[in-house]
Amino acid sequence: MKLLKYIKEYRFSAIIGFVFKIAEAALELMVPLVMADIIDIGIKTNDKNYILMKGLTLVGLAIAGYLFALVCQYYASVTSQGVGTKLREDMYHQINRYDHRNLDKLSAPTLVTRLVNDVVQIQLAIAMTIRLTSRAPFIMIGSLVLAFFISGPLASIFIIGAVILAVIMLAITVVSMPYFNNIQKKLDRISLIVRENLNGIRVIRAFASQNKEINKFKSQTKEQKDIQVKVGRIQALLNPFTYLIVNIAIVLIIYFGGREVNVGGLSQGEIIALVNYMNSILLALIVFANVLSIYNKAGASYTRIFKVLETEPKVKDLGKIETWHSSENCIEFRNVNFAYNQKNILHNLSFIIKKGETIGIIGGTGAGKSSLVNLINRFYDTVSGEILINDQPIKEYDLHSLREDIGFVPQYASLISGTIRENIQLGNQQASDEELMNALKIAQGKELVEDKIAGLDTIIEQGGKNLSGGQKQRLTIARALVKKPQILILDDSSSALDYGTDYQLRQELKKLDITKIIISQRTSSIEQADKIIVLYHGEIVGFDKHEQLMKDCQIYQEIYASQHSKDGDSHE
Ligand SMILES: Nc1ncnc2c1ncn2[C@@H]1O[C@H](COP(=O)(O)OP(=O)(O)OP(=O)(O)O)[C@@H](O)[C@H]1O
Repeated sequence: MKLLKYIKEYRFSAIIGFVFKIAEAALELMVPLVMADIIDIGIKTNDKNYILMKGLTLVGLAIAGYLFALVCQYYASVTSQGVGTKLREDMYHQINRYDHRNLDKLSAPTLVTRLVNDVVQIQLAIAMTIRLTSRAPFIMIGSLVLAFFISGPLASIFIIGAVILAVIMLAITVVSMPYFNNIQKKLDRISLIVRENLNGIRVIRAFASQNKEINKFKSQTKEQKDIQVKVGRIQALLNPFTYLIVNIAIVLIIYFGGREVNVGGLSQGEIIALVNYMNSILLALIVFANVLSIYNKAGASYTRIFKVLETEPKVKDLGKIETWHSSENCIEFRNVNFAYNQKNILHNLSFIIKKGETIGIIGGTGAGKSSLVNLINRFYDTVSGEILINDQPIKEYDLHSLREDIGFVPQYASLISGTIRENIQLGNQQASDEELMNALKIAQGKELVEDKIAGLDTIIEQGGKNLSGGQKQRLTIARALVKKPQILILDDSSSALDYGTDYQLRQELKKLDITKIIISQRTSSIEQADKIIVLYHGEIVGFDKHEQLMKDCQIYQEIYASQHSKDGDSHE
């Protein structure tokens, strides 16, 4: 079992917990014997001292049992929490290795549920195994053995009862198992809905669709509740069945035991001890039944957790090239094809971007612009063909150093909660204030800091919600620039800037002696580029300067015409 690797690290605490639990159970098994002595000797002979002494023994057993239980509880927590923490660390580490294809499959909501909820189920199962599962079989077997010592024929009633109970428990477990898997899946779905709703709460309000969303949420939670109720009903059968069978067994013990007492085969104390052992078996079985339902849930969680741990990124880090040696050809695409889920998106792309050039990429929505630049960072790998950077295949680059030298500004500006400084320093932890301000100046975001009393320490709320779309974009551009990358990729990342600011940004970027790729929906943003790639349904239909494209690329002409009025207003 894969979990053993994790438990091994905490084997000492697990063993200590286990041993103390068994010791506590052993003390518990002695209680009926002491009780039998009190009845058969103390009460029979009216020996008050004997009764007092045995009474004190019972108190001693209870105190020792309590202390043992405390030690067990402590080490059970150390083990379960430790294993849970290690599992979470490994999952988190693995998720950070995921490429975008993995993230498309295992999306954020399911990862969050697995990381939080599923790990809790495993922790619970481990703690219960140490605290309860070790005790239950020990108590059951111990009670059976001691019952045999008292009376072999009566003890056989125990065995028949235990076998019937075991069959019932097994049947209930098998029936309820599939439901637990379903419950976790429903939880994923609910968490996805909540996440989508909270992220888009403003849009939902703007379109007055709260009621529709509330109903969607209600229907999902109702489905989850219905499964919970179903499985709850099945599991609820367990306790009445257990009590019924154990009580029938007790009636039989008293009936046949009573006859034995009458003929002098057994004492009254021994009968009471037998009933007590039967009760101990009952309690142990109830605990066992509850633990079984925890195991059922943990089984489903186990599969989901190891799915996260065993999902391997397809983008492999060969890590051969760690330092960049710039060459004339900065980026080269050779017959590149790319697909999402077998659906071809980019078709046979071939082009060369020279060192220091500024390349614009334009095309309709869904043409494949973002997909193209995502290949340069190796967020995804090509299906066929090859991409080279500085004449070396990108697959040979160490992933970290490849991404270190590429400043990437994604289409959707995403910021973390913290200060402006922390956000920009994500690009370069060592960047000085002067470097941060310089990056902000180029990104047209200097006033974002200068206008604020706290300056670079101005707080950015979660997701940058206290900033406008344009302000967020400027910060993400500064974050990419502070890396001092050799290649800068802007994926439609000035779309929220007004034309004036966009123009100023381009003027500043022009001064940088690095290779730049600028995706934009606006021709005005890329007109000045050294070359422009025109993408149409994943194919390159033009790769030239603006002036040339205006002459011989029909798609480009159409895009240009759609953005410029007849009197030649170019918004600049
Ligand atoms: N993660 C993904 N999984 C599956 N399909 C995707 C994924 N990302 C994009 N696509 C699909 O690939 C195609 C190209 O998308 P891409 O985002 O590259 O286009 P784009 O030109 O950048 O569009 P836009 O200008 O709207 O940002 C689209 O049809 C899109 O639906």
